Amino acid sequence: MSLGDSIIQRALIMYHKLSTVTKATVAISIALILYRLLFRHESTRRKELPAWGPVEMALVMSLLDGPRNGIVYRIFFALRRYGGSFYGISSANQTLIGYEDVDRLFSSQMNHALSIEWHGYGLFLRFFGFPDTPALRKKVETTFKPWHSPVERVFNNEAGAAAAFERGNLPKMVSKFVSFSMEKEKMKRWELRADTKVIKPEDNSGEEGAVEANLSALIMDFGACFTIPPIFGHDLLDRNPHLLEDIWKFDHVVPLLFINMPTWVPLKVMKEGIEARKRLLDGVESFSRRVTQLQLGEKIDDGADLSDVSDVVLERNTALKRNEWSYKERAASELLVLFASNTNTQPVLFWLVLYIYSTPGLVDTLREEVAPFVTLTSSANRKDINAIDTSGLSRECQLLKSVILETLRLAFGAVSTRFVKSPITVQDGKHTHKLHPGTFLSVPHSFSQRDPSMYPDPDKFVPDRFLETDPSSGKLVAKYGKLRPWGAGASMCRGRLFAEKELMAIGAALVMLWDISPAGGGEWKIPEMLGGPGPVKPKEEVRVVIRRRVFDGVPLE
Ligand code: HEM
Repeated sequence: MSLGDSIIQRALIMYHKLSTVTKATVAISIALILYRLLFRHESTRRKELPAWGPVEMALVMSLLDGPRNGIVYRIFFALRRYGGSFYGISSANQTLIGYEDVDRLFSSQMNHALSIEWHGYGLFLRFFGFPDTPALRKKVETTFKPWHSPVERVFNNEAGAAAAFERGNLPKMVSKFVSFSMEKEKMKRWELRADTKVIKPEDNSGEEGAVEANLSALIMDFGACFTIPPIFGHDLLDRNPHLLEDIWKFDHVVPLLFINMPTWVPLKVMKEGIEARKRLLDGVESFSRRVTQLQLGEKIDDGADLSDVSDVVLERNTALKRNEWSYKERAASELLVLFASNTNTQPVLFWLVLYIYSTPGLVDTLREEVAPFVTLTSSANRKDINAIDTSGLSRECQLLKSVILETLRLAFGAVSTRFVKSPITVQDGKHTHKLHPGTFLSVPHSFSQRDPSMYPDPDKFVPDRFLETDPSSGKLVAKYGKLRPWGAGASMCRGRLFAEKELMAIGAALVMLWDISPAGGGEWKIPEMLGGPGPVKPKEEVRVVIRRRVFDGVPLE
């Protein structure tokens, strides 16, 4: 027996003699040490969320969700740094659960003590592998405001979001939701990943055509094709044929990169994700060069037409250039916008469409509700959409809004993370916590989204769950209540108005023009949900048949 073997054997014998509590403590400590060694480039000194933070948050959520007396729960509870609603072993990172006034804490403290900027900086290092340098830190610090304000101004303001929405040209897109073609060249961009199969061609005789497709791929790419041009113009999407596929491939490895998993781990998902990241960065870098050429009045590479690039991109590029960001760094910065605007919205859109079509009777009820706000026209043997009144939809279509909130409750878990910039004292019931600069706070808003005391029958999709009678008007209105899908405080989602419009309008437009049913007939099967926090993904694809809606006596405008 080697010396190594004998040491291990003696250690195991000693371990077996320990009490259960000591065994569990030793096991947790060893796991933590191994974890810290394995993911060693993370740091709690720097302004970067500790890599073990998300893992600890997941552990806290699962411990609080189960019976609160297990051995691991008791050890964790004994070891946690603070009390009350603060869960976390080290002061470097705390998970807040059940803290009553997150909105006020994050709003009032925002400009003084709590900030999101270093969370954003961490994404540069983790998602894109940039080295942590004083120069990059300074660039992030000085560019922080001009970076966020154009997004906020356009996508979180009624007029800006409405104008961006119009640029997406949704009526035309929805009218051509499926092309009824098997030729790749004739298919729409969003059909290419959906494995579409024409079951019955559409002809001019008025006979109903039918197409089979994978619903998740189809809807997610449809949503992305709607979202990207109002921000980046058509050039980025047109010039990068793999852009959509690469967004979803890279999105798969983001949770792994977030916990600082090395990119060399021999996992297929990691390899594919990192290759996709490279193509995305290259594509966005060339795009940033073309945007700069446009702004300088120079000849644009490949004679690209950038006339429809939004002010958001132009203003951000000006700020990045002024602060001497290299093109590689600009690519990462703009890829974050591409991600923020798609990776949350499109999976939610998929679940929304699935719930609408799979809930008995809901499509018909929604058709009645949204019809006054979706103007149809007749051409040849079919109807198309002429205009969508998004303000009317948000004002009057309260059932659709409730359906969206119920989808967000089941399929999206928001997390707000803030960096403590200067010392603060937080009153938490009878506890008073002093938080130190350089530490992080995370709030998983989704913790209570399946709590039966707040949402009876919590795993069931209940379309009108969020409808309440308004005491002054007596009308039913959809209210968020305690649901926080956009995060909390002053730095909550910068694109929420646009996202709300997008979910409402795409939902309304699809139900008005299309029938969707399970392929092969029979009952709908809702796939298992994977992942989260953030948007959950379906465990498997949902194969569907898509046909144009048959209108029975619906009058035309
Ligand atoms: C269903 C759709 C969406 C959901 C559920 C969602 C949710 C969120 C959440 C939870 C946050 C973090 C907020 C916090 O820290 O408290 C966030 C941040 C953000 N969102 Fe959204 N979002 C959506 C769509 C969009 C869209 C369409 C855009 C842009 C057009 C956008 C832009 C952003 C930006 C720029 C941030 C800040 C990122 C950072 O610097 O950390 N989001 N979003």
